[in-house]
Amino acid sequence: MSSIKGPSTNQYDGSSLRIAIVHARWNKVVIEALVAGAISKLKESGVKESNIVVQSVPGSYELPLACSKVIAGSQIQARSSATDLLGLHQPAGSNDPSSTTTDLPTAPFDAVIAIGVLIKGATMHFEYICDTVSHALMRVQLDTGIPVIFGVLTALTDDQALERAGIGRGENEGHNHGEDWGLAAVEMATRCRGWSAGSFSNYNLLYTTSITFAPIHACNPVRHNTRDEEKGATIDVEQNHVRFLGDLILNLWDCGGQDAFMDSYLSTQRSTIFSHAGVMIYVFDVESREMAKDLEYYRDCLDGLSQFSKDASVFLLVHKMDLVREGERSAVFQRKAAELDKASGDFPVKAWSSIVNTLIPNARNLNTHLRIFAEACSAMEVILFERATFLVIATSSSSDASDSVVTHSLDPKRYERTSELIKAFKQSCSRLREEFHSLEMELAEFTAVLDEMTKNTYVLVVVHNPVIETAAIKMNIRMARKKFEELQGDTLIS
Ligand SMILES: Nc1c(NC[C@H](O)[C@H](O)[C@H](O)CO)[nH]c(=O)[nH]c1=O
Ligand SMILES: CC(=O)[C@@H](O)COP(=O)(O)O
Repeated sequence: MSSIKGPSTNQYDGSSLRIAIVHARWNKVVIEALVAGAISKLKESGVKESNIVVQSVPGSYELPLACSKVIAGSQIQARSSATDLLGLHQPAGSNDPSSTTTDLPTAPFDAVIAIGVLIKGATMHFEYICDTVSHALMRVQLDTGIPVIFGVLTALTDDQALERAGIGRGENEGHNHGEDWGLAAVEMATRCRGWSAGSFSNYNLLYTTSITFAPIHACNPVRHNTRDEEKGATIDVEQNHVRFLGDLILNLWDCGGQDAFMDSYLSTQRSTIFSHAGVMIYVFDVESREMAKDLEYYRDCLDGLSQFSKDASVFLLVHKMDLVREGERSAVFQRKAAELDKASGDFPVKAWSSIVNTLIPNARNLNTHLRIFAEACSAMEVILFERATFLVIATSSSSDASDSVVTHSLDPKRYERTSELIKAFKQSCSRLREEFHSLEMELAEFTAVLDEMTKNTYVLVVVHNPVIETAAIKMNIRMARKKFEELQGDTLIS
């Protein structure tokens, strides 16, 4: 009689995941089959070979500590080489540690599969290890918040173990449980990302990041491979991603500007691109001479969203505005905005400035608390930056209660400029192989301190009062950290 046992599997896209396998070396033949089974399913789910890291330990008893260290190590590694948006311009595979590639060479692990084979012997050894290891592995995943897949066989006989690795000696070869663990890892990694970002959508099929953006560069021709073209390949898409606030993933697809690429991309890749999208940022070139075609692609993308992600927000970015003569910019922009508004139909198109609020549900709350913090520090202004990208996520002068009298006289473009300056400085540090931690500036007009606020943010405090010491500002930041970790905890950090 066939068995009803076993998981029902959903399909998830593992292409943006980094996964570790930690295995024991006891009972080698069985271990090897299980590890191979897990790897095969990880790859089938789209996890790239370079994002599968395999480590071994002597026996199963060593698994929990090894998993815990591997998780922590990858998080430290990721933090010290945090990539930024500027890194997107680095060629994929560049050795520059600041480059962002889809291979996630230093991303933290999204899941760990612990594989061991315990076979009952003559003593109580087996019982103790089974019990301890299963409890400890559970503790590692609960303590770290990273899924640890329980790939430890606890078999009473050799045959039981062999059958569970799909290499049974009798009539029944059995089923390789390593395959199930590979799939479980991809599913749990994906779902945990989503849950951490407050996304509880019903993932029955496919695609998977917590928040997926799809900026389609309709009018941005990118290089394409002539040989592939000759062979009739129709897709030339550069995919990249950026981590934002730890758990949010910004997926970037830079599509070929040529119609053939675009057409094929919007048909064959449709469900992959538009499923589970939280936000679509569509980039229009203000200089484009083919507005009719651009709008056609844009409408096609809106259709894709209606089909696969009805609740997604759409943001439009009109770029290359700096190429328009200064006196004409406002009129050109208004014209473009009206055109795009018309093309957007029922989709509510939001202003760029509200992207942050869409991504970070408690951004408003952060603004309010930054305001309180600014008052406590007697600061002219306090700005909260996302750690990896240095994008501004909250400021003390952007709460609902209109800008304060003092700050509204400041340059409205200061956030953008500050962000660019810090990114440039951080890049210089990385070129010099120096880690960037904090920054202090003491000038005649003001003192500015940039320091870590939470594990995903940096804060900049600008004080005009010369009596206030830099050390006092730093102490205030230290004291505020716990509160800001709490404020972000609900939505930003797993
Ligand atoms: N008996 C099995 C072991 N025993 C070794 C322990 O796991 C451990 O390595 C040792 O006690 C040193 O700390 N390991 C297995 O993986 N499977 C067994 O059946
Ligand atoms: C160190 C061991 O693994 C050993 O003492 C276990 O013995 P058994 O598997 O016969 O209980």
